Amino acid sequence: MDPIAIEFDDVVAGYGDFMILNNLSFKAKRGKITLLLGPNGAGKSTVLKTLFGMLKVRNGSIKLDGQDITGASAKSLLVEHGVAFVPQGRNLFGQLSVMENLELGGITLGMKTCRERIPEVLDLFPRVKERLHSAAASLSGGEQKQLEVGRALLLRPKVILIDEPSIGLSPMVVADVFKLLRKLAEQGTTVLMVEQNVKSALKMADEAIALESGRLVLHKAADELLNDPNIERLFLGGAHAAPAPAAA
Ligand SMILES: Nc1ncnc2c1ncn2[C@@H]1O[C@H](COP(=O)(O)OP(=O)(O)OP(=O)(O)O)[C@@H](O)[C@H]1O
Repeated sequence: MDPIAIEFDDVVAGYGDFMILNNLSFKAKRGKITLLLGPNGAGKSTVLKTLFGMLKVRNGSIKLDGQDITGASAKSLLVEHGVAFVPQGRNLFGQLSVMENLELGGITLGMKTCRERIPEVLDLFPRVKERLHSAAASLSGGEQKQLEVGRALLLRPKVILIDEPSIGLSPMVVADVFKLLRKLAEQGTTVLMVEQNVKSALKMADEAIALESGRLVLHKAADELLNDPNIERLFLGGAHAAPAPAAA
């Protein structure tokens, strides 16, 4: 079987008349964690939104497991193609309980299957499990992010698109979320992730893709990039910082 799960070929997409992805081409392997890097505004989140059918593809194509999914709706991607999207920020129904949020996440499965799967998801997140009947908004930031990931996992997705899961989380919770993504990848799930926490993310990812102005500028093995002496300059603020003043 071809190891490529996701393929962008010459993709152009954006908002209104303003194109953000400019003939972007890349491939992400099945069962691997691919990290999307690049400066603010490079188009990383836009890649996830375009793949998930939230933005119109103006040119080029997107394939999933070799099948053309260009123009497919978010609903069809979720239900028919097994793609789950965990966007940036908080995306729960805060006033509803943890259980109700899970039930809503699994609504397309039918209540019976959904209820059968909820315990297996909760086993991954013991802290969330203890708060099953509390309002989602009363959970800590980390627990809420775990619940969002859990809600996505109910559908047993083939592909998870995850946008900056570490925002607002303590290093320990970030480590837990990363460990979980690693475990999912080892079980065959393809993970495409945007993450600003570059060094920790590279330690757990398999491959790294970097964008600049919606174009691919680098595609490397994550460990190779982690050991690249230019990483500080490229991805940790140096490349876009103002140049040092010339010596007098
Ligand atoms: N809904 C929108 N309408 C118009 N422009 C948008 C919208 N969302 C994002 N943009 C613009 O598209 C560009 C790329 O945004 P995107 O969120 O993909 O970047 P990013 O690489 O994920 O950045 P960051 O690291 O800051 O999250 C930015 O210039 C942004 O202002």
